[in-house]
Amino acid sequence: YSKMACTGETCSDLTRNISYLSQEDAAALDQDLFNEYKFSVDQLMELAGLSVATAVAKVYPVTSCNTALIVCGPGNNGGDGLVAARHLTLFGYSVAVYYPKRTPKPLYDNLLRQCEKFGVNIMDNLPPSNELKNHYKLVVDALFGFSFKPPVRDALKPALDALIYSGLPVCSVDIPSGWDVETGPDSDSALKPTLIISLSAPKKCAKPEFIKNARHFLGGRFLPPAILQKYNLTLPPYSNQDQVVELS
Ligand SMILES: NC(=O)C1=CN([C@@H]2O[C@H](COP(=O)(O)OP(=O)(O)OC[C@H]3O[C@@H](n4cnc5c(N)ncnc54)[C@H](O)[C@@H]3O)[C@@H](O)[C@H]2O)[C@@H](O)CC1
Ligand SMILES: [K+]
Repeated sequence: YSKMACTGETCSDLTRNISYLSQEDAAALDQDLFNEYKFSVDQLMELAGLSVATAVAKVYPVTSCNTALIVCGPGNNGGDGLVAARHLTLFGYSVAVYYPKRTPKPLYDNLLRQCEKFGVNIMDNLPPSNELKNHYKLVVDALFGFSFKPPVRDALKPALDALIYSGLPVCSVDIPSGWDVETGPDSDSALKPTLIISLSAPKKCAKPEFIKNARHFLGGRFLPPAILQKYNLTLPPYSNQDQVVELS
C-alpha cells in the first residue's frame, strides 16, 4: 500500500517516488511552459501525442491489435489524440477518429487535415457502442484532459458513453475522461481505462488507489529541470531516448 506525503498542492507517493499534480498546478505548469519557456502548443502537443502512440504500441502491439478508434474532445487533449492518430498510422495501425465537437482553430484544423492526408478515417458518426468491438481492437480516449470539470455536459455524453460501453481496451490520454482530475471516478459506471498515459506529470486522479487495474505510463518528455523544482515534482527518469516510462 502506498504512503503519501503532501506539501502544498503536490503529493508524492513515497513508495514509488512519484508526485501527483493538482488541477490548478497542472494548468499553471502548462502556462509556465508557454509563457516563460516560450514553447508553442504545437511543439508540446506533438511530443505528447507521440508519447501516447508509443505507449499504446508498447501495450497493444500492432501485430495483435492493428485497428484503433480515437475519440477526440474539443480541447488540447483532443489535439493530442489527433497527433497520436497520425503517429499510430505511421506505426502501421489502421486508425479512425471520432471528433464530434471541433474547436475552429488553425491548430486543430491542421492536425485534422494531416490525419486525412495520412489515411485516417474521420468519422461523422459512431456505430452503436456494442458494435465497436466488431470494427476496432482498442480505443484511445482523448476526450477530456486536466481542464475537465464534471459532470460531463449533454453534447459530449454520447462520446463518453461510447468509451465506457465499448467493451474494448481503453487508453486514456492524460486523465480518464469523465473523472474528476483530483478525486478520480465518481461511480462504478465511470470509465475504466486499461492504460493511462500521464503527460508531463501524473495528476492526482492517477494515484494507484484509483487506477488499480490499468497500466500507467508517463510521457511528454519536455519538462525543463527548473519546473520540476518549482512544482516540487519527483518523477522517474526516462531511459535513453525513450518517450515514455512505465510507472508501476
Ligand atoms: N502541459 C502539458 O502537460 C500539456 C498538455 N497537453 C494536453 O492538454 C490537455 C489540457 O488541455 P485543455 O486545457 O485544452 O483542456 P481539455 O482538453 O482538458 O478540455 C477542455 C475542453 O473540454 C471542455 N469541457 C470541460 N469540462 C467539460 C464538461 N463537464 N462537459 C463537456 N465539456 C467540457 C471545455 O469546454 C474545453 O473545450 C492535457 O490534459 C493534455 O492532454 C498537451 O497538448 C501539451 C502539453
Ligand atoms: K482523456
